[in-house]
Amino acid sequence: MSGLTTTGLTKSFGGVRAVDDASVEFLDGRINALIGPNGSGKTTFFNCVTGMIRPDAGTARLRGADITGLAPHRIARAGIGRSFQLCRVFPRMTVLENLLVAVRPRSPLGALKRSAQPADVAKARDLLTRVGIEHLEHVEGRDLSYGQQKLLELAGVLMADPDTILLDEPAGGVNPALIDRIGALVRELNAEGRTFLVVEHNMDMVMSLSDHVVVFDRGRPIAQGTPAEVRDDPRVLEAYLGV
Ligand SMILES: Nc1ncnc2c1ncn2[C@@H]1O[C@H](COP(=O)(O)OP(=O)(O)OP(=O)(O)O)[C@@H](O)[C@H]1O
Repeated sequence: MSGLTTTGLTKSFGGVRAVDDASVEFLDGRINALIGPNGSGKTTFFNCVTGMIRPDAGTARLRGADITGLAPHRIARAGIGRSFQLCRVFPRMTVLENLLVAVRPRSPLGALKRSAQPADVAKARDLLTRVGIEHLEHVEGRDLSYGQQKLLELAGVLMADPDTILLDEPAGGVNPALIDRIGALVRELNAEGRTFLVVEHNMDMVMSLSDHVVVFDRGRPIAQGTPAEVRDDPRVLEAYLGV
């Protein structure tokens, strides 16, 4: 079954067509990957389907429901959560506060501390345990390693209980042991029924983790299929190697 689909999605910046008439299908309940050379439009595509930027043309649908051009919080309410290429962790908030702010993004910190719901605090602690950083609950964001920030960001995404999770370069800048841990978490969460869409340059991770791969080149999907199908596709080699 298709989960997130786009038809003719297009977004230009000045003369650059960052996403160019992209019609793609990501499978519901599966781990999908979106790959492509630098500058091929992957992040812009993400930004279009999560409402961070409005596409110039085309539509995005989540299990058939049109989500094109909705504000980010409405897309989040429809069930899509996302992480960012460069982590979004508040440096002067503790790990726990970072998670509480994820559920009430508009509350000032003072109000947040006074009004934190016990259920939210319990959920935040469960998620910290789940991603393996429960011992860092009181540590400020700025004192975390980059890998720990990535785990915190993933816990933050999970606070909203999204059924579809978009991860932008989860392995980027992360050590190999942690890459394995993030991969295992993605698998576990997927086994519980969550759909993933992962933008990633680490091909080992993409090939071992994903069920379905979409390849972008210059803003357009040039191949879609299983990891093996995509790996053997001459258009993909050409895009990456310029041969
Ligand atoms: N806000 C912007 N203003 C102008 N040009 C932009 C903007 N965002 C992206 N671009 C351009 O759009 C194209 C696609 O960029 P995008 O970041 O979406 O690619 P990407 O595949 O995510 O790249 P990478 O793998 O390097 O993260 C590039 O040519 C980029 O320079």
